[in-house]
Amino acid sequence: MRTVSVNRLTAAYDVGRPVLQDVTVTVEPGHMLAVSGRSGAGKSTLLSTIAGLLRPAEGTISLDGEPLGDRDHAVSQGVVLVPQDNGLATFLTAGENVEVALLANGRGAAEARRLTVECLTALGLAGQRDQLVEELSGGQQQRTAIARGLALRGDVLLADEVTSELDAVSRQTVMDLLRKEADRGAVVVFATHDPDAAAVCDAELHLVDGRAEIVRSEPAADAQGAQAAQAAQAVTQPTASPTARA
Ligand SMILES: Nc1ncnc2c1ncn2[C@@H]1O[C@H](COP(=O)(O)OP(=O)(O)OP(=O)(O)O)[C@@H](O)[C@H]1O
Repeated sequence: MRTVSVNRLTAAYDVGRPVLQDVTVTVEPGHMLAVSGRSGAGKSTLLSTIAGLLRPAEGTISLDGEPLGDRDHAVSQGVVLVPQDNGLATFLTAGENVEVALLANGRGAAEARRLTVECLTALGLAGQRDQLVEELSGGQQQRTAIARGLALRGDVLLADEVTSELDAVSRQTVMDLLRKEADRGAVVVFATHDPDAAAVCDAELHLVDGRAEIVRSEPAADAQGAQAAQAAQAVTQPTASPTARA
């Protein structure tokens, strides 16, 4: 499992109009980083850039010090994205969406089937496996996308607003599953508007108009976290370029 480092990242869709500016953050294996901020602050852009969908205008993104390239490279390095719009093929069933992703990822047919059942069941979707995605509710579609992301067992899971359409019980289930991913050793980066969901992550990067302004590091009660918070403060104050070591 590997460390994700975002170093002085500036990202833009149009030349000269940056959407993210000078963002620095490090997330270590086994840790969850919440990316918070108002609508339009740049949360999805940060996740998309880590995923390799958008190339940095300035700065770098690396895994254990090795620069990440385009999306194909990021996929080959185990960077999994659950996009905000879920990215499911609506003309396939829930099960097929998960299974096809696993087969494309190089899993054998039997293992792909086993993981599909396991992950859909974990999300409470065992009964929806053979249902077309276009026939699922918004929350069921969102959970199918999460099941697909979890099934891929990546080193890095980028989860973009994946609880926005869920009721409280399903939201808790998803947060527990994201924590299990981290416990497995993955880096989890979770974009959210929900302060309660952000609070259960190990650290929080808060974006305001594309700049990382507030950083919460490990809980202060945790000695290691307190040290990390101090270190983050030491780095952020002189440069105004926040660094969270999650
Ligand atoms: N494909 C795109 N082309 C041009 N501009 C874009 C594109 N996607 C996003 N933007 C712009 O980048 C800025 C940040 O958008 P982004 O989607 O990253 O915000 P967000 O924090 O994820 O918002 P939300 O919480 O509403 O999903 C916004 O001003 C948005 O209009």
